[in-house]
Amino acid sequence: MSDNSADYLVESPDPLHPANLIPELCQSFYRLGWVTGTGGGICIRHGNKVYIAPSGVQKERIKPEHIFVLPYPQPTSSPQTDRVFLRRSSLNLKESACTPLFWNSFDLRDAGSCIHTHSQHAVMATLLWKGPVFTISHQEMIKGVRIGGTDAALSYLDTLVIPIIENTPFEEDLRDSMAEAMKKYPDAAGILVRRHGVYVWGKLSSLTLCDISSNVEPAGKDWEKAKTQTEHTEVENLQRKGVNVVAWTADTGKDERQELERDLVSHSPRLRLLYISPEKYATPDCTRILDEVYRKHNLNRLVIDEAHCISEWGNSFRSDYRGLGKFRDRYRNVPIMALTATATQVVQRDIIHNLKMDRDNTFYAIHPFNRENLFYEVRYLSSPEPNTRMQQILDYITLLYQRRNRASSGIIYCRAKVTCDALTAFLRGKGLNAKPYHRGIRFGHHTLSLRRPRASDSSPDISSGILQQTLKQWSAGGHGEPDGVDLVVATVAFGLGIDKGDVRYIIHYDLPASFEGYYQETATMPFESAKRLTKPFKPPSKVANDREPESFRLEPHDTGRTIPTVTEPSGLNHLESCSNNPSPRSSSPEVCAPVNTAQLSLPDIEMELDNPTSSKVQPAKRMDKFNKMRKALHSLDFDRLASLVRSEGSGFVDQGKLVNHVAREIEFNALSLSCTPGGYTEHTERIAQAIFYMSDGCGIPEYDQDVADDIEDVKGILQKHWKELQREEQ
Ligand SMILES: CSC[C@@H](O)[C@@H](O)C(=O)COP(=O)(O)O
Ligand SMILES: [Zn+2]
Repeated sequence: MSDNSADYLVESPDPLHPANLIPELCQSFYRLGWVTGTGGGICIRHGNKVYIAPSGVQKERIKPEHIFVLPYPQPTSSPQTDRVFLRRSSLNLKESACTPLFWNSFDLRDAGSCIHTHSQHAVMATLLWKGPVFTISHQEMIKGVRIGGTDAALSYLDTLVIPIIENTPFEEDLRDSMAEAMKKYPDAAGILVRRHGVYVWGKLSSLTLCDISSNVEPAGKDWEKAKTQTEHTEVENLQRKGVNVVAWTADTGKDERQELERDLVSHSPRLRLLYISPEKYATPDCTRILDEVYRKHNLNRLVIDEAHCISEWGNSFRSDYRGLGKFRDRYRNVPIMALTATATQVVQRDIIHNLKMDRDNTFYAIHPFNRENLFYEVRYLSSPEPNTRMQQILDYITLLYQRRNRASSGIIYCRAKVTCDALTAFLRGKGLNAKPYHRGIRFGHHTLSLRRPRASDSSPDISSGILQQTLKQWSAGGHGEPDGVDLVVATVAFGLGIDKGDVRYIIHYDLPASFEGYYQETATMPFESAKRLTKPFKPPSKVANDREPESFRLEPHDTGRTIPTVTEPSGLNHLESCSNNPSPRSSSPEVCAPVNTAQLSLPDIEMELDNPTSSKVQPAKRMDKFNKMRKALHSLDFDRLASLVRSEGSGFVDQGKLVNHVAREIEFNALSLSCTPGGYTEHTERIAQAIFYMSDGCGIPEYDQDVADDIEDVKGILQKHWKELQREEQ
């Protein structure tokens, strides 16, 4: 039977395409004397397709058009009698009689290829080893054999054991005894068939073919470049793990791009994952290539990272993300996966709607926001001066060193590049292995000034090489080695693509630009830390130091100025930190309490987006105003707010109140992460919404009076700030 429409499955200019590779290998085997006459056979499994040589054709004469293509796994319940094909040869040929045996290698070993030969050495071995196994040791070439045929290589000192099964008149009758032997000898890399030959199999890489992942690229060239840098690191990490992956970015050269295209449009692309941005996805070049990949049934999945950017209700909407909605129309039935760490239910619904995902067939996997292995702490300082902040950070790291009796890996986030440089210089001056990470780094020197950052601080002279080196050194560091990097002092440019299991702390030198940003930056902490916890956390039975108990609740504090926040893995290590830390705040059971048991007193305001009829004000107007207020909240410049408060003559007490309020919000957010899947962002939005309600004169009766007072303060300052912003914009 012929099926010419599927001939494209065996037509490729790529010499590594299975339809070309099988004939080439058969010729080699023939030259080696492994296959004579029509004896022997070979098959290759690539993704969900199996390519098999024909039966009864002299192996050195096999051509691509003779190759059979079958789906793997077989859709039928009896694949041996009722085999399904994607492509058969138009000549009067049958698939190899070895097919059921090849199938054993796929089903039982997840093999990517299986070879059967009539090698005379193999036959001789079965005659010399009369028992059920062939064993051999102390042969150099044992190192070329893998355990089970697909795992780690054997060592020279291992003994190679290959089971021998008895031959049968018909090839297919070998199937069961082969399967039995494979199960009995799971480490065997092949099966000898007495007086016949050998079956051996090899590895298959495990990822789906040609996934496409896009990543967020926030506005600003520096950010974009730094992000590309970390994205490259992510790609490199995968490449190191043996995954065939590439990022197609603005930096991809012409030759590289052409090579990428050649591979993708081939019948059997070697690439497993392609990283592109939504902007790249929108280009005609990309559409043309993806169309071709899809036409050849090789487009397996679209994966969208930071999917909340698709939604206008999200905190970082980007219009190019909307373009991804066309994917479903163009590439029907290709599954879509959307990933986000910050999406309310409204945003989730919006993502599903915009991507045209099939609601009935959507699988939700929601990881709780609360990372139980993390401990969040807000620290107060006696003075807003940079020297105090730096000293406190140094004290923290020193204490951690003393506690663990060795160096630790850490990250300090700063909002300004100059702060990164100044803090790095300070910490290096104290003997710490710190390095800055931001896109303003120049060759040969760093800007080491304590002055406040200015808009003109952007540095065009950028060295990607230095950043990459820093990232590599930090990834390998954390051991206090003289030439290593234990600590990076970074802007938000740092964070993506980090895969480091031993980060012990993340310090925010100043307030991050948004609560979501804060959560994401602290999320750089490894998930694995949780696995290291050896016993559950118990608060100390006795408070070691009972001075200033009110400070434990993060209430207004007369000396409160600035709030570096520290995130570290909680649990046993944290318990140590509680009992050893000389600070009364840190020895407080309340501060030490595990985040998921803390009591919350959050206002219970209905989400406006869930209930647009809940107000007298017109929904469109309300939304507009709400979004503006939210934007103001997200873009708070606290230093500036502080100077506003000061110019009003309210002094530091009010500023302390304000700062305390925000600190409390951060603390609440850290605590409220366990409330709902969308808890984090939802809470942030609620605060913004509360401010909006109040500014609209609606009042919030359920509000706890303390919180209402604080919000009243913030509201006043916010409104001023907001007006200033508007004036500036005009
Ligand atoms: C020379 S016939 C041998 C077959 O029975 C079988 O063992 C073999 O090696 C090749 O089978 P084929 O069906 O030609 O692929
Ligand atoms: Zn054979």
